[in-house]
Amino acid sequence: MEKIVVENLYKIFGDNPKQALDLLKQGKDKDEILEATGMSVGVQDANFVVNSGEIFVVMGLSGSGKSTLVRMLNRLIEPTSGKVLVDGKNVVTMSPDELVKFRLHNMSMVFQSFALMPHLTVLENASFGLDLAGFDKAKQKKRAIKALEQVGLSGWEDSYPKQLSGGMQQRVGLARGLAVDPDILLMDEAFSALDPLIRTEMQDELLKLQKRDQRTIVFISHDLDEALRIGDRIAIMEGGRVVQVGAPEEILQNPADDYVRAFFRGVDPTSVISAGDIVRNDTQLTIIKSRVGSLRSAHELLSIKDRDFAYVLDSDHKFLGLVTAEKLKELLENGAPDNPIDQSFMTEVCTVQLGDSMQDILPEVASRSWPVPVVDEQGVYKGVVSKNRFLQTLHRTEQ
Ligand SMILES: Nc1ncnc2c1ncn2[C@@H]1O[C@H](COP(=O)(O)OP(=O)(O)OP(=O)(O)O)[C@@H](O)[C@H]1O
Repeated sequence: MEKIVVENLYKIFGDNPKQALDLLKQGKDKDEILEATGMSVGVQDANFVVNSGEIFVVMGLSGSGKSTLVRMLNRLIEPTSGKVLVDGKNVVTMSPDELVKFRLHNMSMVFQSFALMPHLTVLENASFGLDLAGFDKAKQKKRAIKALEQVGLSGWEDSYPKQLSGGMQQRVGLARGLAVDPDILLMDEAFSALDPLIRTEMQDELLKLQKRDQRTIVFISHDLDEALRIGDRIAIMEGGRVVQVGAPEEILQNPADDYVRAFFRGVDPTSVISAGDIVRNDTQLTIIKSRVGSLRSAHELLSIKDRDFAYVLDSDHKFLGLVTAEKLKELLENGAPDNPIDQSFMTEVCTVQLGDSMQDILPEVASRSWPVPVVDEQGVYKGVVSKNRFLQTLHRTEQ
């Protein structure tokens, strides 16, 4: 479901944005405009959608427009033109009062610099936004304590920021964002100042919170590893433009241009692309146990389909195992009774999960002569990954 819809959004810094807009529309680029008018194009014609409950990462080199774009979502920076629709309501045309309410209740922002007040305790810092939002003291305390608990800082309520490590200070910053319980959290390079181990820890923390809360998070990062780790989808920016939006594996498999390709160079595609991304559902390969009946009819079915094997599923499509034509034939020739097919006629095969990476499934794909069956968390069959498909994907991402 669409949570934020950005349409034709522009930001020009300078006194006469209209002049710069006209030049942009005439096809002049950012540098030409800066030279001719002294005006700086921050964001140019951004169009994208952020879905409810996803972590949407905005990536790009320094100066590409990430901060400007994200600050226009809550109008910390006023857009020059365009629309930002949140749940269908245009943030750009909100009155000052509406905007204050919107920022306090619907869209919080967590900054890289933590922005903690040194003279306030951890609890007071965490309740800061609640105070502004007009919650009474008791409610503020209750919510802030809960938010601190969520980020693992119970027991530190009465400490002061300087008594905390950088990682813990960032947790307070995050708790402050969470305390107002917003549907949307904007995070501006929130973990960039942390050393790598703590940074990974905070990313895990965010993913854990996200699993439970399913907020909509827009996260600015210039770090590809971070984007791949936490992002459901990524927007790549270059020179004020959003040049591509997609799931990491989509971008990796189909980069829009050389800039995007260069960004992803060095990323091992097998760690990003999952079995679910390359699975193919081939019903020719499956038989439903209750429908096939006995050993003999299973054998006949395989002969008709001219197949050496089939995967057997129960009536809910849960994966049961593999039957081969050869084994069925051998059993029948040796006079086995024509019983309903059950586990004793099946060869056990390893399945892989939708979320397993190509790296994880490589040993199975390489060692099996049949395509590897893929199941979801409930064990329901979703299709197969064949050796060919695996190699084609590798080949495409290596170009
Ligand atoms: N207040 C401003 N006045 C003039 N130009 C600005 C202003 N803020 C940003 N810009 C320009 O807008 C462009 C985008 O800047 P922005 O800070 O959004 O990029 P960024 O991708 O967030 O960079 P970084 O990763 O370094 O934070 C840059 O060319 C920048 O110089």
